[in-house]
Amino acid sequence: MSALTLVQEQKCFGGRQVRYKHNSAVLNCEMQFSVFLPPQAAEHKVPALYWLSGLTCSDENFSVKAGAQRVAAELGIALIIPDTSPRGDGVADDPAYDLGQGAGFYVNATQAPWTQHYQMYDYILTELPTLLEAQLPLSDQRAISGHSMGGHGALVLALRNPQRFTSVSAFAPIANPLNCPWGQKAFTAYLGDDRTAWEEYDASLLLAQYRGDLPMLVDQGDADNFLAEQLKPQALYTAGMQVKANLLLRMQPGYDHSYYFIASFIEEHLRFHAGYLQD
Ligand SMILES: N[C@@H](CCC(=O)N[C@@H](CSC=O)C(=O)NCC(=O)O)C(=O)O
Repeated sequence: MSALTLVQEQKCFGGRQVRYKHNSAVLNCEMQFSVFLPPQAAEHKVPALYWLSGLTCSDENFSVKAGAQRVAAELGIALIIPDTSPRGDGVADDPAYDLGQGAGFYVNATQAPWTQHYQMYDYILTELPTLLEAQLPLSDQRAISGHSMGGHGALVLALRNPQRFTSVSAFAPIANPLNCPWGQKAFTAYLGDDRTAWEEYDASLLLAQYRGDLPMLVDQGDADNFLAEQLKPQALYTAGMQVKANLLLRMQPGYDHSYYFIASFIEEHLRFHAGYLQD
């Protein structure tokens, strides 16, 4: 198991906002991530909310813009904020913002030149929790959330592994990537032309097959520029209705795709997850 190297630390709402780097065996490169440890973590192990960010983001966007730390400190929940792809000079990339570094889509790539590093599904599901629960004061209670590409990642990871997460939420997720330009471009590159391989990573298709009661909360702004072409929450809603899923999908009037939207509702998402996470 790789060691965590401290990069940066600030005191925040009585807790610690910390940035670490480590060598990822799964991603085959050095990675950075951020963690907020609430004040309670100085006394005992605390549950964690994994936050998956969207296209172009690193671990910094959510840490700096969402304003999640105050309520996480009150609730005694750690925030785990990974990067959105493998990184580095030796890591395959693409000049476009929606492929390559900053755009890992939380899948395990099967196609060259991406296979060697782009294994974000396994990194988030297994490597990072194993590492963090061994080296930080974290319990094995986990919830997951994310935005846009990260909302897609959170829903897919939770629906495929409901035993690993107590609850899932998302802000403006890419809800049906098989049927939108962002998803089709990324999945063609990372997974190849066979669309059956894509189905494992489509939240709407996965929800249509899901028969459990995992608590799910999704917020979507109706003034989001990406809503009609890229996000397609209707597909998720229809699937949820078909299987009577434990899904609350809220359209939020006037909100766009930005971190101002996330900052407006992150407190409600944290309190939602706190209702399922045990100390
Ligand atoms: N063309 C834009 C697109 C990038 C963008 O909007 N990224 C969003 C996530 S979109 C879906 O995954 C984001 O979170 N941006 C970071 C932020 O801090 O707002 C561009 O290149 O900027």
